[in-house]
Amino acid sequence: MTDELLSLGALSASVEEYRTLDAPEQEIFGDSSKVWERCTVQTLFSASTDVGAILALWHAQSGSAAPLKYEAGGSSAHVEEVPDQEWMDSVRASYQPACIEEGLWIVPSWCEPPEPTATNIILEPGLAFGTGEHPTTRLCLKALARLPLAGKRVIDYGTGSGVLAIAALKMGASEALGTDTDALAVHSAKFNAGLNGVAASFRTEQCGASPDSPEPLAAAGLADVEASFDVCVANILQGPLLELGPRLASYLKPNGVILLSGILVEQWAAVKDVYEPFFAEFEVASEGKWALVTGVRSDS
Ligand SMILES: C[S@@+](CC[C@H](N)C(=O)[O-])C[C@H]1O[C@@H](n2cnc3c(N)ncnc32)[C@H](O)[C@@H]1O
Repeated sequence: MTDELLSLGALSASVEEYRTLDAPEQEIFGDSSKVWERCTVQTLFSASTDVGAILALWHAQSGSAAPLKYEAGGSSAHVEEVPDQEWMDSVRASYQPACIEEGLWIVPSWCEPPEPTATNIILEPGLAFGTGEHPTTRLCLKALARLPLAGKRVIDYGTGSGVLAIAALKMGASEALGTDTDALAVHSAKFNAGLNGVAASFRTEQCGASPDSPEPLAAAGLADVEASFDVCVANILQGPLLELGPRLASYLKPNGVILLSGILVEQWAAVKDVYEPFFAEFEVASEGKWALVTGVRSDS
């Protein structure tokens, strides 16, 4: 969706969870195939843009690929003119440094790290999922912090902002590959890697145009992906995790560690069926209803 908006000339596009006071969280997170049952898309165009024409084009493009549902009230879009400075300020005010656990922080790029000697992951938030606000990101970061990462190769499947790969590199990993179906996420991950001084050891790759059928990384010309990673982290929801099990397993060395998240605790049983032929020693952690599963590659 953000790709479509950017191709229409948007200066920025972000997708956020839609919240209302009368919609409890559990109703919003009902469908395992989507991050959110409903979402708000916020996009910025230059003031000279013909917004009516853009909306018509976007509706036409989106109609076939990803049908959009609008609110019962019937209004499909709210358009507002915003001064540059006010928009920047309001985005910035909504992100603050976040302590994930002792010694591990996510810090927006315009803030001073509250604990300069900690592992500080500097992010330009808002471009892609992975600001540290979601429980699944925090679960993955805490799990990474418990692994012996020094000198390890890490693959971050569904990298979003790159937050997990960047954290792994700052915690000692020697090399990381971040992949995502979303071009904006890949751009954002690269940008954030630069902010953290880890760009030289962080490769990014867009893995297929369709989120439903991303091609294997080898098909994207990456020759060194099979059985070559020590750690694979994939925070990408139940649907893709069910589809990707054998492929994610193939990227890991024997005894490599997999971290799976993006699933609800109650969804683990179904996901386990797909991963059990390849992994053992499963451990499940949770925050609220979200789960993080750690497993160890059990065959070669
Ligand atoms: C929940 S976000 C996780 C972002 C970040 N890794 C984090 O933990 O905060 C999931 C990301 O996976 C990407 N994604 C979804 N399905 C995918 C698939 N089948 N293959 C690769 N990436 C996918 C999405 O575009 C999104 O950026």
